[in-house]
Amino acid sequence: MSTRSILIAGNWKMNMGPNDTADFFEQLDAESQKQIDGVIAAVCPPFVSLATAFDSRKSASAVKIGAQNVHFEDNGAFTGEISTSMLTEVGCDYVILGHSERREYFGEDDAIINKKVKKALLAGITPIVCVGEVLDERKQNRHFDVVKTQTAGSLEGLSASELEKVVIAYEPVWAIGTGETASPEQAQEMHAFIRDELAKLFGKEAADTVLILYGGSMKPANAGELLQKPDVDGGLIGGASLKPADFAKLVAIAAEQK
Ligand SMILES: O=C(CO)COP(=O)(O)O
Repeated sequence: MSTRSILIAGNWKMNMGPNDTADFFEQLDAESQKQIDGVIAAVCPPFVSLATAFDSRKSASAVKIGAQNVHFEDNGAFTGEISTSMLTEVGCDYVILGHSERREYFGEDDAIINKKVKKALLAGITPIVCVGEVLDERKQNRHFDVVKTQTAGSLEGLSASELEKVVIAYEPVWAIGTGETASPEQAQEMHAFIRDELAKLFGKEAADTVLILYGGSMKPANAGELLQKPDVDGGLIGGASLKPADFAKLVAIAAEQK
């Protein structure tokens, strides 16, 4: 068993306004919000719900809060964007970067994601950097090449000590929101590959500390077998993270692994 923590992070995507966010924390039992050794729980609401998330956490809640995106400039004429200093001002611990939905619908490429990663690190926010192939790329057996390019491109220019502050999420696009999950073996194979690539780029010591999450239709019914794999250090969870009971179950399943 590795000494790495397990991170259970909810990506709420464009769901959960302030009222739903307050209800989520109201319904999430205090037990699930307690600090569990070796397990980190986090949710990433939309920007407008971040303040409510901080206000609605139970006192002494260990649930961390993150954002789903950030801009790479400090401030200025970038209509509709949010800066890292704004995220630190509200208290964000994490920011999801390079999600496949941002790559596909908002034209984000590895160079843009790389700038955002560097900016988040400067601000002391942990970036959760997403990589993953689409179905055609897997069918053509190009999934390792695609993930290798995304990983190297998103993390270019980082030092080994900066890498240690990064979380990677492997999210095969064909498994996102489809109900089809990568098998534990497919996830482990890709996670081990990513860790090997990180070792080549940044050294084994740094690579061994990096949390590599799996994302794509993860839910209480399949989380246990995925989290048992040695290089699967947690999950980035969409749909199942919207329900307090399922989120609580995922955290409890993570706790069983420790
Ligand atoms: O995209 C995801 C998390 O970032 C996964 O979403 P689902 O868990 O809904 O498949």
